[in-house]
Amino acid sequence: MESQNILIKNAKILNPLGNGKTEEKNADVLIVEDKISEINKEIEESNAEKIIDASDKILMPGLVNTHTHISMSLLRGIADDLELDSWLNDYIWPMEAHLNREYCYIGALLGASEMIKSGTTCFSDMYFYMDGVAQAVEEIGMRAVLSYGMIDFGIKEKRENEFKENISLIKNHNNTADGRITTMFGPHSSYTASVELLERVRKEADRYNVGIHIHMNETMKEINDSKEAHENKRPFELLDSIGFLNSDVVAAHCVWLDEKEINLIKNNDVKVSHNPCSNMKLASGVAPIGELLKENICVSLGTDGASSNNNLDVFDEMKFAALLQKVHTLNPKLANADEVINMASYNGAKALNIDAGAIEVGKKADLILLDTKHPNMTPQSNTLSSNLVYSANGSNVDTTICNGKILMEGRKLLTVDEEHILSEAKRAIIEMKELKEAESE
Ligand SMILES: O=c1[nH]cnc2c1ncn2[C@@H]1O[C@H](CO)[C@@H](O)[C@H]1O
Ligand SMILES: [Zn+2]
Repeated sequence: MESQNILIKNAKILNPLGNGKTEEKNADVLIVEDKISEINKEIEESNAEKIIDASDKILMPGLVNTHTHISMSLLRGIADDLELDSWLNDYIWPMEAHLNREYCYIGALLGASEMIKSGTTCFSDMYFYMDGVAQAVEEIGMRAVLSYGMIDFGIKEKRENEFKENISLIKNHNNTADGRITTMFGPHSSYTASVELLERVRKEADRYNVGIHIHMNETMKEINDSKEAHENKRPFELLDSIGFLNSDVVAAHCVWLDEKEINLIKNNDVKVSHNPCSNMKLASGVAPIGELLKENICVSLGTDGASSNNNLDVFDEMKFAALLQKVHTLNPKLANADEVINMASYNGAKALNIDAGAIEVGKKADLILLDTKHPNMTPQSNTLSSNLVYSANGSNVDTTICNGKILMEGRKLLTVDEEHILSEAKRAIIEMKELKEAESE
């Protein structure tokens, strides 16, 4: 893709400030190469090769999805209305046994198309055949943090294989695609990974200087099982006892936490990825977001996979995040629109250690424009945050820019052939279902 300077004229800007607040302003924004280079009232048009008139548009940072399994977009709708344990064991894992690199590549293109079309510019993934996922990210132009989902169930040979996979992902893809792709270790959870695996992950993450992406405290069953297996230790206590916790850990879910665990998260600066849709759909529970925010813990948002959501629209996730806390605590002020905008942008970027998530000079140009000329965006609310969290949805996104390149304009994907991706995805899931049928015969 050619790099061209882009000038966004007359935008209404919503900028998250990182303290749970946002600011609104009207200005022009100039993008030079991969960065925001100027924000001013009137920027000369001669500075840019490409001019976008944003008179009827809202400009905000591209959304950051800090926990997903992108290729699970192929498994959308294959198993609904189940709790986590049965969902995984009886439906998802048997189907995932038939994945291969090609399917994960197609699934990643499908998921990435959906994310770009709903205003997400960066995601953190934990899955399999990550080389295929990396190829999809390279081609489509998003930003991503990739990890391999390591599961050993205490089996030594399996453990060796998991390290081989995750380390080869790091060696082949960390800091590639013009810096759009970085990597992490992805130990699946403390119930599927042994203490030996988790201890070694900590050492290797330090050695390779990458972060760690893990599922934590998702269900009550997980807490009870952990206490039974590990001398009454809850999952965060177990990880603390082996020196695992640090500011580079992104912990997905964090639904069932006691006071001691919240302190461990705070004292170790662990980053939380809140996944309200998945937690509601799998009937896992309600994360104590109010308590976490009170402690100034960095809370970001994730969709989880499309098989427990069932879409990858972070606008939906923002609305659910706000509403769930209100109905659960009977406090309408909790998780207000400004806080939720910060979670989905500024905090997400911070959790993933990327230099984006805000509209500031010098930040990466990961930006989206929403069209206000839609019935659901009319009239304008008192604040832009209110419009974006309570009224908008992903299909109001008109333009998506990542690393200074336009990936979607006027709702058309520019880097890939969307129709081809949709037909390939349909073919892939039919083939997988046939493979599964054949196996059970
Ligand atoms: O909410 C979840 N909790 C636990 N595991 C999950 C969830 N969503 C997806 N996976 C599973 O995690 C593995 C990838 O590392 C996959 O097996 C995926 O199905
Ligand atoms: Zn997950």
